[in-house]
Amino acid sequence: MTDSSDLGVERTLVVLKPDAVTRGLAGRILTRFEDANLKIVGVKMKQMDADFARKHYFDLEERLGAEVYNSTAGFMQSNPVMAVVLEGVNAVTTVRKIIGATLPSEAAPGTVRGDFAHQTKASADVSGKAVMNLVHASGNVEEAKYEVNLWFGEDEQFDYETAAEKLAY
Ligand SMILES: Nc1ncnc2c1ncn2[C@@H]1O[C@H](COP(=O)(O)OP(=O)(O)OP(=O)(O)O)[C@@H](O)[C@H]1O
Repeated sequence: MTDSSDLGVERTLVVLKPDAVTRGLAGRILTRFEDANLKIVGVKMKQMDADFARKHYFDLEERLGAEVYNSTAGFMQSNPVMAVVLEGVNAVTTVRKIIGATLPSEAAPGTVRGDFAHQTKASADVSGKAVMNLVHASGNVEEAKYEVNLWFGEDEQFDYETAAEKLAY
């Protein structure tokens, strides 16, 4: 019998950031993942606090400095976020391709950030220098394991067969 890990099935974390939630883009962004055959196996809304932001972005200050850390962590706490666990073949890489480059100015058309992450003066006033790029997604498989476990308990992740999987296997 084939184990799902043999097929390259992975789980990855996506967080729809405060700009995505407040702009009412959650549905349109999630549709992009569903259209790519990624299965939603966990979902929740959360108001992040400073402790949780530190756990989530545990290496950001070291990588990009205190200014980027503080603006990003502050922005992430400015409104609720929606966290989603997605499952699929090569899910980690696929999701990163779908969301596009970190900086909206560099994100290609057709990606979530390239299509929707336009900066506005009003949004900049709220969050200082935070890059309002709509989505966070795990950067690699190891990070995905850490982040999925940080955000979701075992009992908050679900195993089920999609209609497409029923037809395929
Ligand atoms: N040059 C920058 N200036 C300001 N903020 C930045 C910059 N680079 C990254 N950030 C902020 O830090 C976050 C994490 O940066 P990282 O390098 O991990 O990019 P990412 O993996 O594409 O983003 P995320 O972790 O949110 O998915 C970015 O989403 C952004 O909010």
